[in-house]
Amino acid sequence: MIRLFHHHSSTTSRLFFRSARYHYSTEKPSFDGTTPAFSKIACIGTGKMAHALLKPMITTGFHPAKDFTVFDVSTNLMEQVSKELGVKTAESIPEAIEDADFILCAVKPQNLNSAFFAEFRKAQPHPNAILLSVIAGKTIDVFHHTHINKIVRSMPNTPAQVGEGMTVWSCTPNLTGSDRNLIQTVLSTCGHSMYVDDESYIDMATSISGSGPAYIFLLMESMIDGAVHMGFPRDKATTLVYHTMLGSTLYAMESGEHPAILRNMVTSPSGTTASALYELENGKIRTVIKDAMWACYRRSLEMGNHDSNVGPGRSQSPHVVHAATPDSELSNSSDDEDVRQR
Ligand SMILES: NC(=O)C1=CN([C@@H]2O[C@H](COP(=O)(O)OP(=O)(O)OC[C@H]3O[C@@H](n4cnc5c(N)ncnc54)[C@H](OP(=O)(O)O)[C@@H]3O)[C@@H](O)[C@H]2O)C=CC1
Ligand SMILES: O=C(O)[C@@H]1CCC=N1
Repeated sequence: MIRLFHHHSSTTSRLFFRSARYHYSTEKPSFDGTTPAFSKIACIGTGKMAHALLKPMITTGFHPAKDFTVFDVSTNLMEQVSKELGVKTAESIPEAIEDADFILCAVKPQNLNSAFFAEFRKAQPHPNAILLSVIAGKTIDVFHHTHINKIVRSMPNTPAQVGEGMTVWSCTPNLTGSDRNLIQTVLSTCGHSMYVDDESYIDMATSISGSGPAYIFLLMESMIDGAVHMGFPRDKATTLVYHTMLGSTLYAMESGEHPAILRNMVTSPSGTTASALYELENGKIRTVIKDAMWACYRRSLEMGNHDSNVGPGRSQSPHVVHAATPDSELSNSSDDEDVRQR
């Protein structure tokens, strides 16, 4: 018989997770709703990533749902999101972006074609509008096809859904210090953010934090399946795997130790862990992971080429992409990490 003891209810461990998070990053700002940052927020595309960003922006009180207008060619999805979040819907891109001072662009890379930009240019957004793209691979210069001058390119990830996202972002030099603070505030509603002054880091970040959740979910799945194979009930196996991942991450962050040191502390001479690690190394796990990340990075660079949206290509080496070089007004604006040099 299997006996499992849970000292923490899921709520307790969640609270623990939250408080630990604050230790490592900026606290989530509180919003009193009296000084709305924008007059109208438009979101083009209401898929997985748009939902992951919009939901925390609303639920944290950053902006009331009534200030958002969304548009998606997939009307059923748009209606569903509108119903869930209480946001307005538009019948076209121009209707959504008319007078908007913050525009989220969350369509797929292949949707950014000339027809899309033609639609975009039909309406007049607010003269000071900022456009925030989450689109993988698409460089800032692509958005010069719009008539918006202030462009933010970002790479968020889906844990934003639960306020634990990690977003890496860069922008055109014309964003003022207060514009940048505002962007950081927006991103803080859905987790952590990292500003990079060289846009090419965003393609790299795609292979780490952007696509990374998929690697972690695959590892979770593999461990759960391994446990089930041995005879563990699936729900119990899932609990063990989730808490092993969560606990290991918090421990690594809190201890500040290099992961290799922590791994050695688990690995007893001639013990069980050493046997498992031998098999992982034998399967070239490090190389496989690095190869996967390079493939992701290369694909992001390829997607920046305007006619490479059809499928993964086979280019072997990364090339230099357009680099934004915004001014340094952000330097004293937040506690978030700021990658400026390498
Ligand atoms: N999912 C993720 O983990 C992450 C995604 N991203 C980026 O976010 C973007 C969106 O990804 P994701 O949310 O996963 O994709 P989804 O397919 O879930 O959402 C995109 C939505 O945009 C709709 N759409 C297509 N063309 C238009 C148009 N012209 N106007 C309005 N809406 C349109 C799509 O409709 P239809 O399906 O009918 O075409 C779809 O509903 C991508 O560019 C991706 O690179 C970035 C980081 C992480
Ligand atoms: O797979 C993709 O292309 C997107 C970008 C990062 C995560 N998902």
